[in-house]
Amino acid sequence: MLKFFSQYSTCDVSDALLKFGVSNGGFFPNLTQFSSNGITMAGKAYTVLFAARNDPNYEEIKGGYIDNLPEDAVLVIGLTPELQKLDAPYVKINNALYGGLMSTRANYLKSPGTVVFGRIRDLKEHQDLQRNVFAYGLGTAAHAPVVKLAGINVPLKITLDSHPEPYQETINPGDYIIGDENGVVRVEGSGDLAQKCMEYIPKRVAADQLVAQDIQSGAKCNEAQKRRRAGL
Ligand SMILES: O=C([O-])CC(=O)C(=O)O
Ligand code: NI
Repeated sequence: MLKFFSQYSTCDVSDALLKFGVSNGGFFPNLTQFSSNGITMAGKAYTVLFAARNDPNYEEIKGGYIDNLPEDAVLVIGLTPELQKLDAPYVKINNALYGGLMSTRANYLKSPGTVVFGRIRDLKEHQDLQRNVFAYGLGTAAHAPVVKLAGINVPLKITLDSHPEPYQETINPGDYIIGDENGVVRVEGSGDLAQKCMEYIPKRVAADQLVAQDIQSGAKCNEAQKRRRAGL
């Protein structure tokens, strides 16, 4: 499944999710691809939650999270909802949640990439490692004075603005996380969505390649799309 997704783009995945009723195409807005290995990132979410250091709802987890990162896992780091914002920069924590040493270890463990709903630092180190890293923004200060490790492999709630009203997405451990130059997309790990995507995407991509050929031969866009996507 992961090999399959890594052969396609996040747009191909969103096309499939739209077809199956996920109206935002699984897309997580506002993330920037700060570093890449040039290949579509695909893995199962291994989630990490940070909470405000003084948040009484969480005990600090000691010993870190990085050494247990599984080989097929995309590391997904988030903050508790109270530390998130609807508008840029999307978080109230200006310290960086993730840095170059974490990427060095994650690459060594063969994890395909990292998504941080917050700030990262050591930009050049991620780029030199050619690690796939997506984040809301950059920073310079380490996280420890302001946030504590509060959860590993727990659901992450991500607050997002949208018309007509804001909403919350929950990323569950084991969800499929796919990322490329367009951004980051999630396919739920429970249920049969991933399987349905696997069946639909190759057909849809083949059809769109024919649409492109038709257009290059002078066909009208709408008509070519209609003809080639018929039945899809
Ligand atoms: O020290 C930290 O908190 C994170 C960091 O810079 C690294 O992983 O390189
Ligand atoms: Ni560092």
